[in-house]
Amino acid sequence: MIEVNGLTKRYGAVTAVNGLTFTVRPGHVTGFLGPNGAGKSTTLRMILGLNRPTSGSATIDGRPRPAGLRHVGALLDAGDVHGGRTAEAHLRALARGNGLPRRRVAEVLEEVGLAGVARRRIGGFSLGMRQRLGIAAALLGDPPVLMFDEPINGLDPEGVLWVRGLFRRLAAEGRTVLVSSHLMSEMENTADRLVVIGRGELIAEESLAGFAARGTGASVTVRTPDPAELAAVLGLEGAHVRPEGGDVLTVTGLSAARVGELAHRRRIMLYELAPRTASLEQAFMELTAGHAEHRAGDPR
Ligand SMILES: Nc1ncnc2c1ncn2[C@@H]1O[C@H](COP(=O)(O)OP(=O)(O)OP(=O)(O)O)[C@@H](O)[C@H]1O
Repeated sequence: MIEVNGLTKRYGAVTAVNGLTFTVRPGHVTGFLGPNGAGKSTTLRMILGLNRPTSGSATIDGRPRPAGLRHVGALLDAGDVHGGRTAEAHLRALARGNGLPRRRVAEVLEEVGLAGVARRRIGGFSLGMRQRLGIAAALLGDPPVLMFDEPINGLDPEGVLWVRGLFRRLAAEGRTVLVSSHLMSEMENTADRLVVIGRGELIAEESLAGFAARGTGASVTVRTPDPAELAAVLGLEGAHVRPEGGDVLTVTGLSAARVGELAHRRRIMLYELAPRTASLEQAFMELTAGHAEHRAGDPR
């Protein structure tokens, strides 16, 4: 379990993290969400004992810092590895330095799908491969607590599916899994609990379902070869229709069933009809709206 209590970090005039309090429980994938610059990486570094808080505290299973790779595994910055080494040599050095059995190296390389490139230099790895290697390093000590900073960046669609399955399995095994992202869409099918921050402050700490319920708009996504005609028909029924470009419309104010019924009646073909009952993205945008003015490069 990760417990963060009144955690604050200032860099001169910049307050990166401001009085954060939240708990990350075992047995769940907890998404750590916030717009760019919200303070996610700074918080993760403080939890890991790599940055010293200005005030407040963070503990993992009651300890002020991780007790080695057998206790906590983390992926922070996938680019932060020696490019001249092979994947295998990198993991072997980590295993040696942490008193872990050498066989774990082959096991984790297999687990993350890098067994075939174990003897290749990391310098030639794609970002997705580096992410997989960083995940392998986090898994090396078979730890009960795992933290991943933006692990989905750079993964291809197959990699995204794989990593989601991996996180869910790790949580199902009773581990504590904290995954940061600045994109709600990445968390939607990955996390079951959320900690949302903006400008260093806590915005929400709750289940995914609870968070979704805060958003205002249920909507229906529909694809049709006749978007203009369908939009006109739905508009007459009082729906709000937003063209998304191409053959896609987002409809609010009507149920998916009603959209399907009206299309059928007018003999308009549908390629896709998808109710978005819980608009997580919208809840996220609404809740972080006041906290997202800061963009990289802006003065604060
Ligand atoms: N070493 C540092 N010195 C000065 N300011 C810093 C330092 N590290 C972070 N900051 C500032 O603290 C704020 C939070 O940064 P942080 O990297 O934690 O955000 P983040 O949520 O991880 O963002 P991103 O999604 O862009 O990685 C930013 O305004 C950043 O510029």
